[in-house]
This record gives sequence, structure tokens and C-alpha cells, in this order.
Amino acid sequence: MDQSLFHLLDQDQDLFQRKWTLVNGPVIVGAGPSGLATAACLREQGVPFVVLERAECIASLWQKRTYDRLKLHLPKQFCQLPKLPFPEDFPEYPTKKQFIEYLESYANHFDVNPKFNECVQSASYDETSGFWRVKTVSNKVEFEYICRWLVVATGENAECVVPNIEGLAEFGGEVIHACEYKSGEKFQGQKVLVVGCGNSGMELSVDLCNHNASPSMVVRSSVHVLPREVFGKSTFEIAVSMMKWLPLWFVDKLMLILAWLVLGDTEKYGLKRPSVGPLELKNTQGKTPVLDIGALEKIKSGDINVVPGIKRFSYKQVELINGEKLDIDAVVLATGYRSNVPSWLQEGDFFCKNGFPKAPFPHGWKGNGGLYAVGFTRRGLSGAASDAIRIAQDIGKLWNDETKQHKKIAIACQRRCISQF
Ligand SMILES: Cc1cc2nc3c(=O)[nH]c(=O)nc-3n(C[C@H](O)[C@H](O)[C@H](O)COP(=O)(O)OP(=O)(O)OC[C@H]3O[C@@H](n4cnc5c(N)ncnc54)[C@H](O)[C@@H]3O)c2cc1C
Ligand SMILES: NC(=O)C1=CN([C@@H]2O[C@H](COP(=O)(O)OP(=O)(O)OC[C@H]3O[C@@H](n4cnc5c(N)ncnc54)[C@H](OP(=O)(O)O)[C@@H]3O)[C@@H](O)[C@H]2O)C=CC1
Ligand SMILES: O=C(O)C(=O)Cc1c[nH]c2ccccc12
Repeated sequence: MDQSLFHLLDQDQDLFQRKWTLVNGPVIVGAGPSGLATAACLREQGVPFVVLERAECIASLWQKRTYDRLKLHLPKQFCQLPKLPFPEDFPEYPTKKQFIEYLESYANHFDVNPKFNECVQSASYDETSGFWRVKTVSNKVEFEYICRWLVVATGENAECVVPNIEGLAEFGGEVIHACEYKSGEKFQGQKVLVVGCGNSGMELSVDLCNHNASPSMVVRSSVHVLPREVFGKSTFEIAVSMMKWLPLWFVDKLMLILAWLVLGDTEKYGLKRPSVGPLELKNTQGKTPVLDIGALEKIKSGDINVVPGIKRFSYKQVELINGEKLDIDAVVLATGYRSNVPSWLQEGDFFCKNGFPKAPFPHGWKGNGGLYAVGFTRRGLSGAASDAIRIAQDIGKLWNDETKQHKKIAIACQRRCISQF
């Protein structure tokens, strides 16, 4: 055993109570697209790894916490993971079911077998030994993994944001977060308040209309709505192509002109635009523009009722900041997600309090002491794919160097033993 590990064992009696594993290679926390992509790239280089996943399946965000009608909203070439493209017969915008099928076959193809139902409780770096200690709990049993490299792949959407709005506890009707919403079927005939107007709020409002419910959607500040396509071509793709030649601010201006030509003036319908352009806002604050797939039409027709911010809830009612009171049967909180990294990673240099790396893109993938982050660049699946490639290359090189050194030491020891006989 590596001498430095004795130091770890000496200082912690607890370790003997827990089941512990010395991992040859990195531990990857999270088996979503980011964790799977990193694992696949490591597999290609022959580097062993362990993937820890709190759920009982891969891609739990997609399998457990998204609604039925969900489709990828960027064209498929921007959503595939490294080294294995989507099947050719997939449509331009794969459905959630197709995306999950792809991820399952991706994990099988690269022989990625995560340890399921293992929620990472803490991870800390031991300076003296240069090892990470990753503690998990599974069915009340504690496990510990000791490794040289730690890859954080728990995602930008690890936990739901549930705002504390006055009176919500007294509301009396059903209150769910968007991550629990599957379909509008059970809301048929009901008046539903959708809080939030990001992609979730907009798409759930459309789904509610399609199931004969009456949604009112809260827009408390501002939102950029862009058409998903312009003259049959993906708006996102157009923006990516233009950014090769033009500065971001200029592409933003062109996007807003295109949006105005296709959608008209959205402010007329209560959808005030932010003062910062859509791509700059995504890059600087992580706020994703809405790619419209039919919500705007339903807003224009009045099927989706746009309302301002909330003052307070009372029994089966909401009071808005303009003093208006609405009778409602249910509330869907489409109020977004957050990272959970600060709750388990005991580290203060690399990650901010908000659970995202401190260093701006493209520097936020590698920290000190063998720490890595994949999927935190606010660039969706394509951002996660490029992080994964970089991280696997970096770890691959270090792992190969260390493995060669260990082999040399082993051979030297063997020679010494032989010469002593
Ligand atoms: C509704 C929705 C639609 C989206 N659509 C698109 C799209 O079309 N295109 C696009 O590019 N992006 C899209 N995104 C962005 C999304 O972030 C990515 O699609 C993708 O899921 C990110 O992958 P990830 O692996 O980084 O995170 P996740 O998919 O969230 O995976 C993280 C995994 O880590 C696990 N985990 C978390 N904490 C722990 C812990 N403490 N211990 C162990 N395991 C843990 C989770 O259970 C989860 O399985 C969408 C997001 C949402 C919410
Ligand atoms: N088809 C697809 O591919 C889809 C992709 N997604 C992606 O998932 C990610 C998360 O999206 P989403 O779930 O929409 O979350 P977002 O973070 O994008 O949006 C949250 C919304 O909730 C509002 N909000 C938060 N708190 C309150 C409050 N107290 N009162 C009123 N409004 C509030 C925010 O308003 P404010 O701006 O004022 O803070 C904002 O409008 C995004 O990256 C998105 O693109 C989501 C759905 C579908
Ligand atoms: O859907 C998401 O959450 C994404 O992050 C995808 C995405 C990455 N960059 C963008 C820019 C504009 C719209 C969506 C995205």
C-alpha cells in the first residue's frame, strides 16, 4: 500500500467502522450525461474509475424529474456526448425517451456501471497524503472511497429551487415543483398558477392548455423569448455560426432583430426583455433564453394568462403585486434549480458558494489537488461534452505517469528482494 495512505488510516479510527475502497483512478460523482461522458472518455484511454450515483438509475434528472412532453430544445448535433453520435434515425430534436435510450446505450457501450443508490455526503482532500476521501451513504451503510482524483459531475440542476413565498403554506391546494410535473392530465378543468417563465414555466403552461387546464404564468421580472427556428433553421445553430465571425454583443443584437421579425413585440404581452442580450445573459448569469415551442402563440391568444409577481398566497387564492386577486386550484413552481456541491464538497478554493466553479469559462474544469468539474459551464450538453474530453485527457496523462512510476518501484523492489536471497 502507498505509504501516505497509512497516514490517512492512522488519523481516522472511523475508517475502520466504514467499508472503504482504495480506487485506482478517479471517482466521478454523478451518473448524468456529464459523469457518463467523462467515464466514457476515461474508458477509451484505459483509465479505471468509479462512478457514484445517488439515484437507482443513470441520468436521474431526465428519467425522474422531467415532464412527459419534454424534447431536447437544441438540435441533436449540440446534445450528443463524445465518441458516440446519436443514431441516424433520431429526429432533429430527440424526445426525452429517445435521449434516455441513447444514454443507456452509451453507458453500455463504454461499460460504465455506476454504483447506484450511493449519495455522496462529503468529499475532502488530505494535503499530507494527496488523496481524496469520498464518503457515501447507501441504505444507512456508510462507505468511503479513497482516490487521487475527484470529478464533480452532480450538475447545475441537482436540487429544485422552492421559494419561500408568503402564505404558501396556507394555500390549501396542490403545490408541486416543475420537477414533479409529468403531464397536465390531472389538472384538467383547473386554474393553475405557474410560477416562473423560463423554458420549464413556458412548456408546462403549453402542456396545461393542451389538457384543458387554464394556466396563469407569473413573470416577475423579464425574459428573452427567441423562436426555436427561423425559416426552418435552428436559432441556436445560427447564433453558433455567427459567433465564429462576429462579437457576442453583435450576435445578440441580430438575435433580437430576428426574434422581433418572427415573434413581434413580446413586451406587449407582459414579457419584458432583460436589458442584457440573450447570449450575454446566458454566459454571465446562466439564465437560459426561452426557445419558443408554442407558448407565445398561446399567450397571444389568451390561453396562457401572463401575470406579474406574487405578493402572497391565501386559501385557494393568490394576490399579485398589482393588487389583483386570482382564484386558483393548484400551483406549479417552475422556479428553477441549483447546484448542490457546497453541501458535500469540503473545499473553498475552486467552487463558489453558489456551487459553480469560481474561474470563468474556459478555466473552470480543473482545480488543485486532482479536483475536476464537468458540466458547470452553463453551456448545456455540448459544454459538458467538451469538459469531459479535457478532463479525461488530463487524468489519463497523470494516471499513466503514476502507473509507470509504480511499476518501476515494484520492479525495483522485486529486484532488491531477489538480490537479497
Ligand atoms: C428540463 C430540462 C431540459 C434540458 N434540456 C436541455 C437540452 O435540450 N439541451 C441541453 O444542452 N441541455 C439541456 N438541459 C440542461 C441539463 O443540465 C443537461 O441536459 C444535462 O442533464 C446536464 O447533465 P449533468 O450530468 O451535468 O447533470 P444531471 O443530468 O443533473 O446529472 C447529475 C447526476 O448527479 C447525481 N447526483 C447529484 N448529487 C449527488 C450526490 N451528492 N451523490 C451522488 N450523485 C449525485 C444526480 O442524481 C444526477 O443523476 C436541460 C435541463 C433541464 C432541467
Ligand atoms: N426543452 C428543453 O430543453 C428544456 C430545457 N430546460 C432547461 O432547464 C434549465 C432550468 O429551466 P427552468 O426550470 O425554466 O428554470 P430557470 O432558472 O430558467 O427559470 C426560473 C424562473 O422562475 C422564476 N422565479 C424564481 N423564483 C421566483 C419567485 N419567487 N417568484 C416568481 N418567479 C420566480 C425566475 O424569474 P427571475 O428571472 O425573475 O428570477 C425564472 O423565470 C434551463 O437551462 C432550461 O433551458 C427547461 C425546460 C425545457
Ligand atoms: O437548455 C439548456 O439549459 C441549455 O443550457 C442549452 C443551452 C446552452 N446554451 C444555450 C443558449 C441558448 C439557449 C439554450 C442553451
